[in-house]
Amino acid sequence: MAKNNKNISMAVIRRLPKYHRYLKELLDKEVYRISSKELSVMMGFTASQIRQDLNNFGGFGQQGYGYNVEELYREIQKILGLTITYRTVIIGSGNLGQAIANYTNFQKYGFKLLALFDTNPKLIGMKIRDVPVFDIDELQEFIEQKQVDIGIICTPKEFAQDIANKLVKTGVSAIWNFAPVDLKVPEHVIIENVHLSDSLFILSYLLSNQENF
Ligand SMILES: NC(=O)c1ccc[n+]([C@@H]2O[C@H](COP(=O)([O-])OP(=O)(O)OC[C@H]3O[C@@H](n4cnc5c(N)ncnc54)[C@H](O)[C@@H]3O)[C@@H](O)[C@H]2O)c1
Repeated sequence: MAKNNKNISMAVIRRLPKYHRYLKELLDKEVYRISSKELSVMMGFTASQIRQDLNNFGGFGQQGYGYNVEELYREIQKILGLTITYRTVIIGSGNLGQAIANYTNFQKYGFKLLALFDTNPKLIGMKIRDVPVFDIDELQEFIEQKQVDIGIICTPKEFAQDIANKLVKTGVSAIWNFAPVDLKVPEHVIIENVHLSDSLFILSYLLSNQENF
C-alpha cells in the first residue's frame, strides 16, 4: 500500500509520469514482471534510483522476482490521481486550445473536457469534436454550475492573468497554463505551467553548442 503521498518529494513525483508511461508500454506488450536493472536500462535511470523512487510508496520489488508491473502501474496511477475524473474547460479556442481539445488521450486518463471559451464570434457556437465553444462571458456561470475542477489557459499572454483571476473567482481548484507568463494565483489554487518555448530554447542551446554545428 502507498505511504502518505504528501511525504513523497516533488522530485520523485516529477519522475512518476515517466514510470507510468514505461509501465504502460510494458503492459501493452504483456510484460508483467521486471527487475529494477531492466527498468533502468529502458528508462535511463540507475537501478538504485529506481529502487529508491519506488520504495517511497511501498515495497513493490521482491528479491529475485523484480517488480509486478501491473501492481506498480496501478499504484502510480493512484498516486498521480489518475483514477479520479476531473472536469475541465479550455479558455482560448485558437490553435493550441483546439489541438488540446482534439487530443482524446487526456479523456482516457479522466480529464473530461466540458467546454471551450473564446471572445471571437467566429469561434463561439462551433464544436471541437463534440465539445461546444461558448462566449467567455458565460465562463463564470458555467464553471459554477458544472463544478469545473481545472481551467486550461490557451489565450495570448496579455489576457492570461485576467482569465486566471476569473477562474480563481469561480472556484476552480487548478489551472493548466500554456500562456508564456508567470501567473499570480492564491496559494490554494494549483498551477502548472507549460512553457514550450523554454524547452525549445534548451534544445537550441544544446544544438548550438554542439561541436561541428
Ligand atoms: N500554438 C502553439 O504551438 C503554442 C505553443 C506554445 C505556447 N503557446 C501559447 O498558447 C497561447 C495560445 O496560442 P495559440 O497559438 O493557440 O493562439 P491563437 O491566437 O491561435 O488562439 C488564441 C485564442 O484566444 C482567444 N482569446 C483572446 N483573448 C481571449 C479572452 N480574453 N478570453 C477568451 N479567449 C480569448 C482568441 O480569440 C483566440 O481564439 C498563447 O499564449 C501562446 O503563446 C502556443
